[in-house]
Amino acid sequence: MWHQRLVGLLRLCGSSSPALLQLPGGTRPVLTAATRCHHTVPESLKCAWQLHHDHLELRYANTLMRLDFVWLRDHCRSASCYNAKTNQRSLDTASVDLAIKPKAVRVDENTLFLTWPDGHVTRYGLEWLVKNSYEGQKQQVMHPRILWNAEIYRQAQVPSVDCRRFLETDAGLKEFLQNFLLYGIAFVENVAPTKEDTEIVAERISLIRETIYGRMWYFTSDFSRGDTAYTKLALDRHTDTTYFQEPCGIQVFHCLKHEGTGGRTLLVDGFYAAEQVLQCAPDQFELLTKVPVKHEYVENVGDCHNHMIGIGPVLNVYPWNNELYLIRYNNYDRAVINTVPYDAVHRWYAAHRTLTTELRRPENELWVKLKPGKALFIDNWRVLHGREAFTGYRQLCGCYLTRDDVLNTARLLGLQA
Ligand SMILES: C[N+](C)(C)CCCC[C@H](N)C(=O)O
Ligand SMILES: O=C(O)CCC(=O)C(=O)O
Ligand SMILES: [Fe+2]
Repeated sequence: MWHQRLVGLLRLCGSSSPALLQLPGGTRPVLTAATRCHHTVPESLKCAWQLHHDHLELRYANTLMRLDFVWLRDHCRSASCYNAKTNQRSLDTASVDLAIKPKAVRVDENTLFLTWPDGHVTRYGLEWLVKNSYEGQKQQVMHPRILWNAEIYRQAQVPSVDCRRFLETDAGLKEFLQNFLLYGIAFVENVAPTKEDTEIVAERISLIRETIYGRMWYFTSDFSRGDTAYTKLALDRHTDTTYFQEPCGIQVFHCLKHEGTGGRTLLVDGFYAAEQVLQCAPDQFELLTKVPVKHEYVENVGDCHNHMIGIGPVLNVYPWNNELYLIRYNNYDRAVINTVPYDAVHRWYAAHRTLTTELRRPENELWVKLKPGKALFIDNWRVLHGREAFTGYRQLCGCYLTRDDVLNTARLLGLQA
């Protein structure tokens, strides 16, 4: 039996026929007299619900939600179940009977009331349910993004933020972070060309992620470390620290000096390329999300001895909505593949080739020459970087940042992250 409730009634009916409520799974809508009378109320403001033997079905704001009874008990926001000061659950979920069922259900203007067998009452704001239910959540992406190739990025004319505005105003910081979240890259201009000033800029948005390369690193082509980055050679597009179980979230580059030729930085939006694969070869996209591959960093140069291993698929997607959130792509650091049998290996190579072809399309390449004063922030989970071979003395400084803390800063400024 469906129950309906019209919410937020301001006007009574005029004319014309009643708006029918579309119900799922062949359920027939039950139109009450009240419904008919209030048909001018927007569809989105109506609430209808139906109690099933193991869940509550609720329609509100164009969202049909199926809410499990244990879920409904578990998320109770009453004072005894939830501490609103700390935003933490106090209810012991394990004490909830898995066969629990509400003994009474009621809905008013904007609230759902559930009375449980022990008399406890749980209230849910209907808006809260839309925002927090699986069905409500599924309709929106976790992170709004603009996927780009070189043309799209140039056309967008994304501004760099001035260092002082970035450091001294929330508006400057917010603008920077908004661009960073949308495009996966962002620039700060007029930074004093020192390691110390670069550190101050980096710390404005996050905590520095110290690694085997140090906290703030600083490098030239002196091969002080056993890695191609520390040479003058070209580096094809890649993401860094693929050999960490969780690759570093953000990479900061600031070129402090270059007396010579070449050395331009290459940037490629990995999510744009992956999207092309998803469109043209969905099976290959899926394979790249499923097959775990190992990346490894083995170093034995001078006093540096390291052996790092990270295992994970090239494309990482959220299992509940298939949204891509991390690309792990570094052909230099990819280790022996021994996690899949031979036929799957071959299909994986084909899928990897398709992705590589997309990543290498010249129209997807954004080339920039990093100059002293211009700090570049790269989302290392999304945008690949590389560099052109160079001559002469070139000094680059930078650091990695923890991703959670960048997103934390963004959320505190009111951005969706
Ligand atoms: C950035 N910094 C020069 C410190 C380290 C370079 C790390 C290079 C490594 N092959 C990787 O891609 O992770
Ligand atoms: O030298 C560069 O521009 C970048 C080298 C690189 O890929 C890195 O340091 O991660
Ligand atoms: Fe790199």
